Amino acid sequence: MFSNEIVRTARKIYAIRKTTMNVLSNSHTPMMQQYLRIKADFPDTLVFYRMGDFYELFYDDARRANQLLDVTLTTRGQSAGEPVVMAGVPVHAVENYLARLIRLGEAVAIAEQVGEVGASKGPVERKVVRVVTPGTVTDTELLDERRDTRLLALAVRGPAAQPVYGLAWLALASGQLGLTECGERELAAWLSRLAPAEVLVSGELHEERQPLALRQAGVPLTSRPHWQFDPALGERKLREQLKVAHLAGFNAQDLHAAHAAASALLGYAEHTQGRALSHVSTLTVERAHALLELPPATLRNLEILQTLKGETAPTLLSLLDSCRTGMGSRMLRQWLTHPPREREPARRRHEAIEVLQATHAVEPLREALRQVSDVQRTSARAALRQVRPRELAGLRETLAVLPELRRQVPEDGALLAELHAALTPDAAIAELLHRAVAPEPAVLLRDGGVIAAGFDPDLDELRAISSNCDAFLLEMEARERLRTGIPNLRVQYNKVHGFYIEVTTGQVDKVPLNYQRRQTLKNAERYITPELKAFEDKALSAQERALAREKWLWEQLLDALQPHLAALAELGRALASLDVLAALAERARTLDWCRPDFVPQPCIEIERGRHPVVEARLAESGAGSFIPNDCRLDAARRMLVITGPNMGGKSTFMRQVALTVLLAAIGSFVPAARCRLGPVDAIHTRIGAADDLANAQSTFMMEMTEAAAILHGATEHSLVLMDEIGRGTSTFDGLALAGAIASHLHDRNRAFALFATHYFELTEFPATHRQALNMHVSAAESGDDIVFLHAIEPGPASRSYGVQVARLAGMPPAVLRQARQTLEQLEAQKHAHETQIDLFATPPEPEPEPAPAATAPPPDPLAAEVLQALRALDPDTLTPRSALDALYQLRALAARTPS
Ligand SMILES: Nc1ncnc2c1ncn2[C@@H]1O[C@H](COP(=O)(O)OP(=O)(O)OP(=O)(O)O)[C@@H](O)[C@H]1O
Repeated sequence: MFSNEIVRTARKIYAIRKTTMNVLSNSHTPMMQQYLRIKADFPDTLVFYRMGDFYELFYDDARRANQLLDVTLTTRGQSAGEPVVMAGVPVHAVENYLARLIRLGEAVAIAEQVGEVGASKGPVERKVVRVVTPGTVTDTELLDERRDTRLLALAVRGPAAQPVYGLAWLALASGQLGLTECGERELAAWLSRLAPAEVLVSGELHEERQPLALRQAGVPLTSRPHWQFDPALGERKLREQLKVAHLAGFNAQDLHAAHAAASALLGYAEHTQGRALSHVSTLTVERAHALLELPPATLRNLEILQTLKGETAPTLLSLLDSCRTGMGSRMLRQWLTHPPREREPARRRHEAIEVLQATHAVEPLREALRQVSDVQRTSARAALRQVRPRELAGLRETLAVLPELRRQVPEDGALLAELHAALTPDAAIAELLHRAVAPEPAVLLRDGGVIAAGFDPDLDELRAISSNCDAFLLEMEARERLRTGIPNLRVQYNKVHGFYIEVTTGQVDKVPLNYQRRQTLKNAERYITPELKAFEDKALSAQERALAREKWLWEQLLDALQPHLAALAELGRALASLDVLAALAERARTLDWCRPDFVPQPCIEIERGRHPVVEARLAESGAGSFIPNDCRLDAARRMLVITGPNMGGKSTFMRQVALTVLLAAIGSFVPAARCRLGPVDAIHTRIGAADDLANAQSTFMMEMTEAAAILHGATEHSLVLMDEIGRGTSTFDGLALAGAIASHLHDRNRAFALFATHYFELTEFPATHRQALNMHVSAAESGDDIVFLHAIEPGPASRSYGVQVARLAGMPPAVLRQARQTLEQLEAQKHAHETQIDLFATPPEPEPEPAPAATAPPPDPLAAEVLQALRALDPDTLTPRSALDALYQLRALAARTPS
């Protein structure tokens, strides 16, 4: 396993050595030497090298930029005897290019000019001041306001057959750090739940041991050296980061695989930011059994965060998200993807929603929240010293509205009382920001006008000199006109030429002797006098000094904020929670939802339940109203076999039950007239047809893989939706599999299951399975027409309506006629040959596995590695790189072979 790692490292060392030799051999120009030195530190990253108003990319980076960004590739001059291939992006548009590269999964190192021009011989000193990668962006322009951007590190421990994955993640822009561990089966769920923008993996996970879930997630992977995934180093880094002597306080002491991931995560985040992460001060440890399991298929099929087509609306999130702040939207997404299994947190939220509604606090609170800025991101960016003047002004405004906002929060109920208490403004910070930051500061610090007047006497004095400028110019102009007798003489200033006296060409003979010519224009001459020059020096240097003073004061201000940032992050969390609760209260009122009850006994009882998104769509389009339906599942009735015509509403019904269970678990009210829920540990879904071409999985294979995962994972507290299982293969195969799967779910898993099917034969299932019940969606027929009533009723459907639905879809009449005729023949044939097959018989016991031969030699690990390396030499797939890899590996193995 290590051999490849060694070969890779050796190759990198070789590349760096080559670059260094090139630099040292002086064959490159001094500037290219400087560039190559920087590039050697960032071999896998695009380097943006600042040259005046452009960031330039050279050689391979330039070619890559040309492909990715469509920027023009050029060559300029020569270095080391070769033309220099380059491409550039203008500085003023850099954010735009960065955003595009980040979306493509690229990382960019930005090398700025840090030295004084002409301060030393050779090129101006340049340094990488920040590295922007998909998972570590913190720039407001590059972030989605309503969504966290997470960096995840993944480490693996244990044997290949039973790996333990350690996950550590960080939302750098808000400072949230988390850890968990899981097995192979849960990894996909974690990846879809966390939706990282970038995943750090060690070399071995990048190649040989890359789990399928990681491949399917399609996230940019960044390979880090194996040694950076060190559990002991990670444990130490975490303790240092959180400033604690032991991780037990966070219940994180035993997560060794996650410590290994945290070691790489924190190292990388610090490396890209070029500083310590002072705003990361708390840790969330997620334990899989504490959360309601939501496999990726469930998130996808229920269209919770995005539609099946990948759009952001209409989804459950888009319907719920009426939050007033980005912080609220981000937290709502977090609640939806991390529903707790324990009922107490949801109960507290239900109570809060009820109080907000009863006290009519919802609207005033939401109005006040409109004035709240993104406190979480502002405090994180202040810690990283990237905060912009207007963000601090926003923070100041937020702190100013806090007392009013606090008044709107009722103190009834545990959660609201807690949030009310958390809204205490930090008076010292509010006062400091009020005094220090200008009422309407400039966008960028470098433009000046950021520090408030009256905050610093030195700054005020410097500013007075520049602002007295206008008065001085007017006064001098009047004086000089009088002295020279030139009535249209003007004393002016421009950025390029500084101060000057302008005299039209016809008047130049009146110009006094002490006027020195500065510039000749078409119709005028421009002059300077010793007096004007002296003023110019004073004014310009005052401006520069004022700017420098502002920069210094800004840094002081950021220093002063540092001790308060943890409290500000806490305040951000409280504001986000309030925003979500107020949004959920508003939604519950507007959409007429009810508070669900939690009970200890197993049950899912929903009266007059609706599908929230379908209902909203119907209301919006005016296409009719939603027909509510009941669902009753309990210990004695665990499975509903649902039949009925296509388009009847089977899928809608099943999904609405699952969405109701999820909404209740996150603490929201639910779209029903009444709802009682027992414990639920997972929502599994097997719905719809999709194939995964990238991973060579056919539709049927996907269907069976997902169904198998459900049968392995579902417990008696799980809710399982099975929609038309078995339809991806021949009728007999499909029917046989559907029957066997239903039996397994009923007898072994004993899960709560909604089983929709078009196999009519399955309506026999409840006759032999006591906890199953037939239900059907109703439809009315009139002649050849069918009307969907969308009501779920007891009993099996009387027949299928495929041909009628095809007619509604506009099928040509000839096809319909032929189909009808064939259908009649098939049905007649079926009745003639009917034999009794027990679809749901108890499966035979498996045949005993043959005992392994006692004489089989124990596997030789070295031989296995040799075989693997030889297999890589397959002439059909061989590339120069894979050949080199395999040869290196064989050589390393040969060195380890005793003979
Ligand atoms: N309870 C309802 N009230 C009103 N309209 C409904 C209801 N249920 C479903 N519909 C409408 O019927 C359409 C089809 O519903 P759905 O996809 O659930 O049918 P289905 O029985 O699962 O069909 P198929 O068997 O073809 O998958 C929905 O898109 C929705 O517009």
